Amino acid sequence: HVDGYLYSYCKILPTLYRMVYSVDNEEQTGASLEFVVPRDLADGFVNNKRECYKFRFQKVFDQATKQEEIFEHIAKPVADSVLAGYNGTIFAYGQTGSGKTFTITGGAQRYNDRGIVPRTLSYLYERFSQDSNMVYTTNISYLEIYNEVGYDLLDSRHEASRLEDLPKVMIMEDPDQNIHLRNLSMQQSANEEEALNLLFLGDTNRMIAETPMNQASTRSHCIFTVHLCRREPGSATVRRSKLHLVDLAGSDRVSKTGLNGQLLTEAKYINLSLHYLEQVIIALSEKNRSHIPYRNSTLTSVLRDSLGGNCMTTMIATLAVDRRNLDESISTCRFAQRVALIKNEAILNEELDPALLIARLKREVLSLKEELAMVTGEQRDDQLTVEEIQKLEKQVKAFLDDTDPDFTLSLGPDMRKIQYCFSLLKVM
Ligand SMILES: Nc1ncnc2c1ncn2[C@@H]1O[C@H](COP(=O)(O)OP(=O)(O)OP(=O)(O)O)[C@@H](O)[C@H]1O
Repeated sequence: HVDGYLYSYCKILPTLYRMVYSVDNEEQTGASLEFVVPRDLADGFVNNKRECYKFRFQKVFDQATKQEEIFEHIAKPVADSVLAGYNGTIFAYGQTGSGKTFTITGGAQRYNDRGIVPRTLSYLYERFSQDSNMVYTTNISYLEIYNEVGYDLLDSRHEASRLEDLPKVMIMEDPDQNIHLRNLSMQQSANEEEALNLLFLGDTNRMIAETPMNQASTRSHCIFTVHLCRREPGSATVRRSKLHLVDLAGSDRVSKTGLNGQLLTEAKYINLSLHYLEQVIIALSEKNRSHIPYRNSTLTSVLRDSLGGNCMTTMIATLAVDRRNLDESISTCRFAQRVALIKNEAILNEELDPALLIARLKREVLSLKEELAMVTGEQRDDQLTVEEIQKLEKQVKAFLDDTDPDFTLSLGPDMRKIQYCFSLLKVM
């Protein structure tokens, strides 16, 4: 991300089927994944009579890759930059069943199968405890987008039995074109256990709300977000960063088998919002394009910063590379290549918090007052007392009445008294 470009990685689903690819992770410019299309499939399948398709990635994670490795390579560097105050996004893109949820959330069967979200949470809290010079606060939100409507997955008020039972999230845009998500709850989590409980609550809502009719897991996008706030005790500057961990809907196209001479890139997405996501990605990867159509869908509105904005963004292309899925795998790789052409500009999100600044100044005033009381030997309020005012009025009158030019008005080192006498003189 040093050069600002989005990173794209590739992860291949374990399978027992015969495979049609080769991986080279040793190339100087990163890694490559090559598909060799069998002759019997080439005709009318991937159409333009090519037999070899080669794609470049930062790294290709082959079938035997452990979840631990994925975390170390992909998520840890993003988590580190989020800790430093930059925004980060990791999104998984691939056809249905290619391992997106497994990669982002993990498998439920074994502890070692836990995915990027729980591992990242655990890593973040470990780092907080090692850094006692800073105060960290974390809030978590979990959004599901289905059919262009956002739902709050962290709703614990009532048991959801359908997706429609969850609170609907509205997208609002302020005059500075910042996106605000109304109705999306932000839950503070003080430790790893609380954060994992929120993940569990969200995943439970995600599962319960799914029916064979809506097939939500395949057709919806889920965005787990960690909102991090970091500040030094006593300082008024805060760094606020966001980490989006995104499990996208299945990228499957309308036609799975034989496109009969039709160009593969023309195959339509089943999921319309992925079509809009692709349009945004195409627009961003073209030089000199000024209008980027973020507003076309809820997904692209929510991820606007992650795509060509203030964010370090990483894509994981998940592939199920058996013969049957060759066309889907190739289109996933094509999408990843486009994503890798996008440049982001991540900036350090540091700001002065007015509330913290006021609190700090109040403390300063208090300690100065104490210091003054020690030096002058008297306690002072902001206002003069009635007795003090009466005494000053007498003093001023005596000063004016006295004809001796050497007579002085002696008030001591007290600005309040000096100011008050001046105002009396002005009135007179
Ligand atoms: N690396 C892996 N090792 C073992 N099993 C895996 C691996 N990756 C995925 N699986 C299994 O493959 C199946 C499909 O994976 P997963 O549900 O993650 O796919 P998906 O891309 O999220 O699908 P959908 O689009 O339908 O949500 C699951 O049963 C999952 O447990």
